Amino acid sequence: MHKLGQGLAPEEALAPSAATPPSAGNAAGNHESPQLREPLSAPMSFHLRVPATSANLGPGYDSMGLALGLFDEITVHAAPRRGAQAQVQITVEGEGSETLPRDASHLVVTLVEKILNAKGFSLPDLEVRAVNNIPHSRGLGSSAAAVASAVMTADTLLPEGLSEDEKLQIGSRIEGHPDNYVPALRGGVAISWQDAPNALSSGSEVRRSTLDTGDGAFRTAPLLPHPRLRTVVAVPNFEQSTQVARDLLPAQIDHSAAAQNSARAALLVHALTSAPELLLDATEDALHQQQRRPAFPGSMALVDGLRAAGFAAVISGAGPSVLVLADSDAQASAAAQRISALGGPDAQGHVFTPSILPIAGSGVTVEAHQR
Ligand SMILES: Nc1ncnc2c1ncn2[C@@H]1O[C@H](COP(=O)(O)OP(=O)(O)O)[C@@H](O)[C@H]1O
Ligand SMILES: N[C@@H](CCOP(=O)(O)O)C(=O)O
Repeated sequence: MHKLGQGLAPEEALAPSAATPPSAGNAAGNHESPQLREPLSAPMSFHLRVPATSANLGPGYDSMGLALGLFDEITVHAAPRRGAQAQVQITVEGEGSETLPRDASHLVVTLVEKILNAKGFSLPDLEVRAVNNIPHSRGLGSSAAAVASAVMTADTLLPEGLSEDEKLQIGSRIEGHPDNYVPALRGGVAISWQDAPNALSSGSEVRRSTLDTGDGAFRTAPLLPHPRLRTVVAVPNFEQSTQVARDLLPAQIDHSAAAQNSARAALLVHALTSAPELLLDATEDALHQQQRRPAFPGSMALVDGLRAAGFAAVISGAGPSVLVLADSDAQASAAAQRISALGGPDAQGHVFTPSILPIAGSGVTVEAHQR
């Protein structure tokens, strides 16, 4: 299940602009306003490459994340509509090839159409070829990657594109939290946060833009990872819906747990950028991992086993993958070996497969494509 429900629909994520007709915005061209304009005057083809991401990194719940060197690839051919409704053709290879829809209800196309509609434009005819390598519902940001692909597709199709701030606001609002969307969009390691409702953020260039719906604008700051930092993921052969894992979290936590978490989150910034030898202490979390243990006991057992052996292991995103933040190539290799030893198969046949992946320095990229 995609967690779109947690965030806002794109038409809400974009505060109405003067160019937006009041009735604009709907899926698959069914109830569109006739005032919607055609965005293209000629066909165009382009190719998107978007990274997997790992969010939270332990104590950075809903705020910290990094991009990983594992990519979905999407090729889009767009042309001015030939009929009253957009013709959409989709092929999917790899992850989701058995399950994802092949029409305008596909998540990426749905979001592209809603963003275009919110800007006053209609969906053009589309041929989309997706080669999906990011596993779904494993805590590696497949839905954030789909949202980043949609935002950049809309940016490419719109005559005036989207501003950098629009890209940040729209995708973060759709996802509902910016921690893996931001590295999917921009790459690297990032801390992201949201202004308090109706706040004027100090130092912000865009204080009250048309994108600020009053819920509080999203903000982000990149971190420069220490050159010794390495990342290892342990990906299981079972899935966990992000929404189900979010529903397990309590509405309130103890003040002492909040204080512990804030110390570790602050230490994590120092460890990631300047002192990777502190990563084990810095990745202790008090907000979400124990609370979600019933959803992925095997993942938590792997985290426990790795941490007992001195590795800075955390649940990746909302699970069930496990991420190890390592201090050297040798420690990353040792973590991968330990994952193979500890990671099953268990009585249910659950098994974790380790991969040493680089941190991806770039987020989603778009290149012109010769058809
Ligand atoms: N490339 C994609 N194209 C279309 N839908 C996708 C794509 N990637 C993910 N999704 C949707 O998002 C769901 C997974 O989202 P979620 O539960 O948040 O897990 P995660 O983002 O951790 O993989 C998939 O089951 C699918 O419905
Ligand atoms: N902060 C979120 C991160 C969800 O990431 P995903 O990759 O599992 O979608 C959470 O922990 O719920």
